[in-house]
Amino acid sequence: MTPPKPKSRPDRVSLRRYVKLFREDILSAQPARLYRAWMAEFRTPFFRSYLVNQPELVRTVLRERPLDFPKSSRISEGLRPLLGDSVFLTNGAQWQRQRRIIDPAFEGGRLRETYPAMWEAAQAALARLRGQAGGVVEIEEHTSHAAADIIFRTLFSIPIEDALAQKVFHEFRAYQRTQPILNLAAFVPLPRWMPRFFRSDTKAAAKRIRALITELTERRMAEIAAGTAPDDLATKIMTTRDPETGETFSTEEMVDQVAIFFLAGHETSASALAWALYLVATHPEWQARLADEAQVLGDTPDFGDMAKLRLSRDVFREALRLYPPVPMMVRETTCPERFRDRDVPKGAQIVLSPWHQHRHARLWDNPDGFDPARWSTENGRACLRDAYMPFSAGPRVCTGAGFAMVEGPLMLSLILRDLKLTALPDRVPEPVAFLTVRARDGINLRVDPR
Ligand code: HEM
Repeated sequence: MTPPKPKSRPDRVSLRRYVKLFREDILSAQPARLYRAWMAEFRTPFFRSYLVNQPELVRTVLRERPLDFPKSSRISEGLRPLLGDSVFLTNGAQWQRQRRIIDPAFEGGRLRETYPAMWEAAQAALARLRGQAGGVVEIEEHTSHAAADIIFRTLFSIPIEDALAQKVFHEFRAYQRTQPILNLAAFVPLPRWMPRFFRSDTKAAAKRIRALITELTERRMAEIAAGTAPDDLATKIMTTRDPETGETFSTEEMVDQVAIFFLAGHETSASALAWALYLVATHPEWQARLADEAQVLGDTPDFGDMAKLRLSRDVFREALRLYPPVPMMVRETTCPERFRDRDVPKGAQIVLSPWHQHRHARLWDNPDGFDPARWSTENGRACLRDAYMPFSAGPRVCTGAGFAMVEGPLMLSLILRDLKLTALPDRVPEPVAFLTVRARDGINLRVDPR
């Protein structure tokens, strides 16, 4: 069974129709030729954008000259009310300083220390799912809950049942419901002076979330000062000094970072895990293999087990290929460029699309098929190196990539060890790009005890 793929639009459509399609869903607003093209130019009356699929060009933008291709201000604008000057939005020296302070918290050794908190959250998620066994379950709701719980426990040492954590979680959900329109507005090829579809409830939700996060951060600042703070990611980040200046983050700067950790760290992981669960539900042979492999997991957390969950990692990697939670990233040129013998003007938007690159017909064998065994083939290995970027690449690569590659395979294994998932033939999910790649009407699976 070929996993669901959104239908493409016809090659030529009017700008008016394009904007309408874009507002509905970024993925189906694109023509099918993007799955074969090395580069595509979109000319609009207001600006030009270039979707770049050729691995060498992607490498130039992300790895070789990232400072010449900063994050597009069109995207930042829409997210700033919530994320302020977070590392996700800043550029240049400010961004470099923020990464110097944040990166040590996500290094390999720290992941081992974070593992027991992930394990606890995974057990809680499993208990919630077990409670619904014997029926049909909307899986995305469960994976969102679980991923948020993991972030709260690893960052602030509180479970999602904590009253403040509950409030943040619910406000984020409200925010996300208003977000698709805002997010698409940032991509839509309209001039800057046109209204941005900002909804007043989006701004109000952002304000409420920031107030709650400020409370959490101030509380932690006080605990650090009193010497009573737990040794978690928040404490680590808030006490790390920039090796160049010796400064730590101010409370305001930390609030910006916490906002992006919640947003980037929970929506993305939730989306990836939900699609991974759907894929194994539709491929029972892989589900059985993962359930077998999961027998290595004991009753207590042992970070060493992660190295044994190879099949689970391959399946999760394949889910990230077929349904990259962040389907597209946008950069801006700061000087005129020449790409594939074409002049690209200063100020042009460069779209890097994990969605299209991961399914590129000229790069991948069986691009639309589900085949976790591909990672041990020659083509799979070459593509993993040159055409796979669910976490982006280069210096701006996702800070949480290692974290996500532990959390995802662990959750997948634990769930399949105890539960059996069955897809419903009449409820095939339709992928759409909201803030992340989600199923239009959720992912509904039958859950039974194994
Ligand atoms: C499956 C899970 C995840 C996926 C697919 C993912 C994907 C991405 C991608 C593609 C970017 C780059 C976006 C761009 O350049 O426009 C990014 C950036 C980022 N992610 Fe993740 N992410 C995941 C999980 C996490 C987690 C768990 C955290 C933190 C706990 C996190 C924190 C961040 C941060 C802080 C950035 C900004 C980095 C920068 O711009 O320097 N992500 N992520």
